[in-house]
Amino acid sequence: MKRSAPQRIVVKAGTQVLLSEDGFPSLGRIFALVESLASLRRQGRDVLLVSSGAVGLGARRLGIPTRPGTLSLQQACAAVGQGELMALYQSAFGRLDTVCAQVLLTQEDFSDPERRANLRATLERLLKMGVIPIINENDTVATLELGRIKVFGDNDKLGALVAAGLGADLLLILSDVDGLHERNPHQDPGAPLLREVAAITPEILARAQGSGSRGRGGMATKLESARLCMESGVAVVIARGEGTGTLERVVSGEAHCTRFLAGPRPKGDPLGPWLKEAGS
Ligand SMILES: Nc1ncnc2c1ncn2[C@@H]1O[C@H](COP(=O)(O)OP(=O)(O)O)[C@@H](O)[C@H]1O
Ligand SMILES: N[C@@H](CCC(=O)OP(=O)(O)O)C(=O)O
Repeated sequence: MKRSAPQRIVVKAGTQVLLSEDGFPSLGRIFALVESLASLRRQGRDVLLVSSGAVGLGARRLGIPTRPGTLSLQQACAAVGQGELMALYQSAFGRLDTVCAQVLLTQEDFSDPERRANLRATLERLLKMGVIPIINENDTVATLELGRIKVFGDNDKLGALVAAGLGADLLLILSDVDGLHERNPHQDPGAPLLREVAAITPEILARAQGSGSRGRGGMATKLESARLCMESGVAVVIARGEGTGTLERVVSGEAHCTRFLAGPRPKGDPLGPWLKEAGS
């Protein structure tokens, strides 16, 4: 089936994509991602990036070898790493004459109607001016986000909320796997890739088996986010964030990835069912 190319795209890049095994930023992957985002923007598409990596980058900068355990240490790492992350993006986008903007969000920015309306207006204004918003959780001040929370607690969910709230055509989740496999490919390298998912059933959910060494949400939160998006009429793709041209291949429908089909757009508030589910 021929799909129409998405016009408004939210791309979520996980820690596993942005950082190398040794905890240093993966400049090759970050710069390739930036080039693709800038190119999609030049084609006239609305592009937003939800970027993880702040805690991991900060931990490396502070000489903490593994993922920090305590909340205050994670928050301190995020404070250090977020600046480093934005410096990288700004320097890369700047070389391509593309303007990017930092947007740090908390749960209340979605659950409070006034703040949500304000956030939406600001993002729309940035997109209208051709700016690429770079979104992350405001980890340093928002204690709930670093534990497990109601509305969002990881960037997969944050990406889904942004995509649904802005009526995006596509949420593209970049990770260190080609998509959803029948079993975790790090444990079973021969596990086949599922190319298309029409509904998030209990059988599909059961395929999520853990996360990578530095990622937080793992496959389970990606599937949960996919479900919420599909119910809001937003298509989702999970694809490998390594290598060049992935975004372009996803947009043209040629990527080796998993596609989650969008359901019909609901009437009324697209985030209504989520906020209700979360008890907000
Ligand atoms: N069925 C599955 N198919 C693919 N990956 C899976 C599956 N089950 C669990 N995973 C794990 O999900 C990880 C990706 O999630 P995560 O570690 O949170 O990465 P990111 O930092 O990109 O968000 C993979 O590295 C893999 O270990
Ligand atoms: N906000 C955190 C990332 C949280 C998160 O969801 O991480 P990941 O599972 O790697 O996408 C950070 O910037 O380190």
